[in-house]
Amino acid sequence: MKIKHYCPDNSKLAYSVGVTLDRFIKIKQKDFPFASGELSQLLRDIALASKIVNREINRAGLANIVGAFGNTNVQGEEQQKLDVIANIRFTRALTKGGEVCAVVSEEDDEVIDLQNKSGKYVVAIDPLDGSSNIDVNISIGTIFSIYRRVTPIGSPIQPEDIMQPGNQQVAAGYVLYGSSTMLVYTTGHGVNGFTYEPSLGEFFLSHPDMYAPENGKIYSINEGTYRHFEPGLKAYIESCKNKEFSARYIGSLVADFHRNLLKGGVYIYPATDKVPKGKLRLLYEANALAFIAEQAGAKATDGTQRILDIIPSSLHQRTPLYIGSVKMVDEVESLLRKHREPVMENTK
Ligand SMILES: O=P(O)(O)OC[C@H]1O[C@](O)(COP(=O)(O)O)[C@@H](O)[C@@H]1O
Ligand SMILES: [Mg+2]
Ligand SMILES: [Mg+2]
Repeated sequence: MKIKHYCPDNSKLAYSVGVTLDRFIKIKQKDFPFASGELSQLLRDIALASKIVNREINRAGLANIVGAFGNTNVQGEEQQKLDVIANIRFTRALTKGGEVCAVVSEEDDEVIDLQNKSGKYVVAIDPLDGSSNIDVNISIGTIFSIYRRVTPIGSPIQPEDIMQPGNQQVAAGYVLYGSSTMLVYTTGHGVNGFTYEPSLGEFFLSHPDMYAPENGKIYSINEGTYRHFEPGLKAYIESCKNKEFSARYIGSLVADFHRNLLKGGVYIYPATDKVPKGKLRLLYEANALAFIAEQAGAKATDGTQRILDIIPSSLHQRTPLYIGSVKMVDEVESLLRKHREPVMENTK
């Protein structure tokens, strides 16, 4: 019997489809020598839910699931039907595997105890980010953070399991439902991005080892509220204009963040007299993106302090957010500082 060794054929006739998210997660488990595989399973559950949500989004206009649901959430914002659907889909997926003991969601007033006796992880999620863009067919997303619970497994959930600073995240990611659907995640060992191939129903590695440019020429901010900006921020925006930077603002944090991560730029949602604590949520939006940003060599602050070091004091806490290329975040922060410094009195 003759035996021939297999030799991979990468001819143009049959391109290799590449590495699936499932396989990648399995390969990466070796970064954690004592891993039980539960975090890997949890990431796979999130990926599966995101495929279902992706399907719902794609047929939304045909299935009568665009528009308002008729409720306001705990943030006082009008819930869209897809906000509610995505929340159900992700929460259900997290219940199934048994790895998660509790979920906190932008769409739920309270912590959801999943009653999983063996669950050692807590998940914070913005099931649908940028939901005001749903009806006009513009990119939206999902954002998630994963923490290890700090109290004993099997005991009742305690506030300290939930109110952890972002620097305790074991993994975080986002899904971007854009011109293609992408899932980007980190477990603290760099950032990798996967593109969804709908005909195969799989995410494939398309953006290995994502790294943000140190500097950029894009600034993303809702400039409609300019007159409420503090002087340092106004000065920064003026400097961007003087340098003829590009202003880009989709109004979906995930999409704005993703673009700036790839191309170099800064995203700003400031505190103003109208929104004294900013608009974005620390637990569901800022923490996950800050973890990813830092893992990709970018930076995230509230204008003064590192986002990941903020100790949360309430579930739906808001925070100002300055996130993106290190040099741009540094520059805006230094202008904020300069203009915040008390004016020295003339003592002559
Ligand atoms: O319309 P504004 O005030 O500029 O706010 C836009 C920001 O609000 C958000 O839509 C909030 O997200 P949700 O849709 O999850 O509430 C961000 O995605 C976005 O960056
Ligand atoms: Mg959001
Ligand atoms: Mg949302």
